[in-house]
Amino acid sequence: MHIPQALTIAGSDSGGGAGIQADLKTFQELGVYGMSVITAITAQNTAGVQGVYPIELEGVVTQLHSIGDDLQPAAIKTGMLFSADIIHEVAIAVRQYQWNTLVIDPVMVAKGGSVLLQQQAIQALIRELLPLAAVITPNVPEAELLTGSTIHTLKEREQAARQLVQMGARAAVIKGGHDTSTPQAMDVLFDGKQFHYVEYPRVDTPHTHGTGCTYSAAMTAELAKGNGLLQAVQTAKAFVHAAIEDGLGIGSVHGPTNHFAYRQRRAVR
Ligand SMILES: Nc1ncnc2c1ncn2[C@@H]1O[C@H](COP(=O)(O)OP(=O)(O)O)[C@@H](O)[C@H]1O
Ligand SMILES: Cc1ncc(COP(=O)(O)OP(=O)(O)O)c(N)n1
Repeated sequence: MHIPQALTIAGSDSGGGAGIQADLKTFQELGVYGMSVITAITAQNTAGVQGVYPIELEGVVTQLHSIGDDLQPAAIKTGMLFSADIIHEVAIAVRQYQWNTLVIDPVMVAKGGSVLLQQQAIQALIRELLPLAAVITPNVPEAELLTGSTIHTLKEREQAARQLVQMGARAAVIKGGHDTSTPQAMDVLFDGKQFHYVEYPRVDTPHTHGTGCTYSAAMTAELAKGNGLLQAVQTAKAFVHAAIEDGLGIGSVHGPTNHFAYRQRRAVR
């Protein structure tokens, strides 16, 4: 039996809603064997981030080699990378092990405002990692920082997606979670040739901690199974929408999404 395998290179969220924890739960829910390289430990809960503790560079490099020398993830995602040094080492490993199906979630700032990527690392992300991406999945503020443009309209989101492809990514998804002016949470995918629009109704809830991680992890899992990009984005969107809609009500502030929801809904059909 062939077991699809995926790797996440990201930070740990002690609260379990985002980061490595969200990624591994999502992989498992979608029937994919998950592996991890941890870049940083965060002390975090539904109220915010209480501390950020990057892993020593040697520890990150050794984890990358432990995976690359033995295991064969069919798709890889990056989340919180924290520093230019870590980005540099991840880019080396991606090239060395030919991790060609690379999903970059350019995590920069947590919803509460805590910095998860140092300011000076943004250029390293653009220069070293973005050109290796099968797809990059910024939210609007992240897309603005990556492209240097302000984004208000749909046209500007399309332009930003196109620009990210011109900068070297093979495809880009600009997420619409932050645009509360519309009743639809619409994401724009530019696959290098054409635009696709993937949307579900916006859910009125404060419990959206980890949505970006969960979405990009679901995309990675679907790509690891051999699905095409559009199908992977569509399934990821359905997964994250179910996870938001069937929120767990855990914690006192911005709770995690429900990683069981997509599977449970399919089981009762
Ligand atoms: N309140 C919401 N209702 C429905 N979908 C949402 C909501 N918030 C975010 N999403 C969706 O969740 C996914 C992750 O987006 P987003 O929350 O913008 O990412 P990030 O966590 O990186 O800021 C996207 O598909 C987005 O459209
Ligand atoms: C360890 C860690 N990684 C990433 C994030 C950001 O997750 P995201 O999905 O963007 O959700 P919010 O932080 O915006 O709720 C994180 N918080 N922690």
